[in-house]
Amino acid sequence: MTRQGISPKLERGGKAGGTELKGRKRRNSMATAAATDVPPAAPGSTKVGFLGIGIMGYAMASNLLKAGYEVTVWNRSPDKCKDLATEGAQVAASPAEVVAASDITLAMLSDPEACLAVATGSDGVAAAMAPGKGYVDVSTVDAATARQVAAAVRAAGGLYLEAPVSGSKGPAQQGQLIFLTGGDRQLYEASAPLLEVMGKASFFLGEVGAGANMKLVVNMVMGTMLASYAEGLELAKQCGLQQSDLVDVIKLGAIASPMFQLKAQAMIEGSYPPAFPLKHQQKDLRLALALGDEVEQPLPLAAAANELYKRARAEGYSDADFSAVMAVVSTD
Ligand SMILES: NC(=O)C1=CN([C@@H]2O[C@H](COP(=O)(O)OP(=O)(O)OC[C@H]3O[C@@H](n4cnc5c(N)ncnc54)[C@H](OP(=O)(O)O)[C@@H]3O)[C@@H](O)[C@H]2O)C=CC1
Ligand SMILES: O=CCCC(=O)O
Repeated sequence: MTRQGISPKLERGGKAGGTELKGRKRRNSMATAAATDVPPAAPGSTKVGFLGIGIMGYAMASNLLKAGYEVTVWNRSPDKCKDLATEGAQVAASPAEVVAASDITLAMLSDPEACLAVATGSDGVAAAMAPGKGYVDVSTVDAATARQVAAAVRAAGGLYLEAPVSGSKGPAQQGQLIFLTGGDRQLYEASAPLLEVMGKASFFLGEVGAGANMKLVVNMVMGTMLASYAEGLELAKQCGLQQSDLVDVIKLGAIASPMFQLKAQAMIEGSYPPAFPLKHQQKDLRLALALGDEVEQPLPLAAAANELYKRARAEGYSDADFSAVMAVVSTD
């Protein structure tokens, strides 16, 4: 995995570049390990847990199995674990059972409420957490939630890493995600081999909350730009232009974006099979707007985009792909 976008600021702030990470691993192997340290992940020795087998969790856990890791999974709706069981996963009855069976447990859950329930509920993560174990939460949540989960894990003696991802269903299937991490550096280093299986880049951004904030900023930009693209497609149509011509013009110019290319056909055809569910995009805009309030940053464009996604939810597009924002700007 390459580690991209290493600015001097990020390096100073603790960004783990490829060579820096290797050097650090060498230094760690010479130092005496602390009792709380999580051993570096390796297939054949590390037992991995995975909580939340939705669109993203399924693809990520499947890649860990393919890489030779022993993986124990749990999902609130147990049926979704069946395919992974066929691929070789063990299926547990609760998050606590997964953590008890695992050295490092990852979670890919829908929202702050789900993450708190799974981490702190009865039979939750904290109930089985112990020194020498780690919890890597890759869900998209706000910084306050990440800090609450971190506190519960650390109080039980475990290490915590937030690691929300940039990249959707396709990159998850292809092992091409980008991890935006913060928290316990030792766990970041120990889990680097797992992140390398699932992703193409990772950023260590500092304290818990930095990863959550980075992810919310990225998704705020993404949600706003797709809403703007939808308005452009609709305006083109209403003034008699071919929408496919607009797609081609944008593709060749300075505002070209892989996301526009990826979503154009669905938006023109009005069919939105879910890769990134619209309800999650709206959740991310809601959390980004709350972050804006917290730091007193006006976000008028994101606020307007959020209203479109809220309307799309109200009109029944929650579980459709977020490109279904097109449906509520369309005047037909
Ligand atoms: N899809 C994407 O492109 C991307 C998504 N993300 C983020 O990843 C996370 C997961 O996304 P995705 O896989 O698409 O979503 P899904 O809706 O497919 O999966 C959500 C998962 O959360 C579980 N869940 C929801 N509520 C609870 C609860 N109260 N207790 C326990 N488990 C719960 C669901 O369980 P059940 O099956 O029982 O409902 C399911 O396993 C979200 O935070 C999303 O914002 C990040 C990057 C890309
Ligand atoms: O949170 C979802 C991100 C989707 C993407 O980065 O393509």
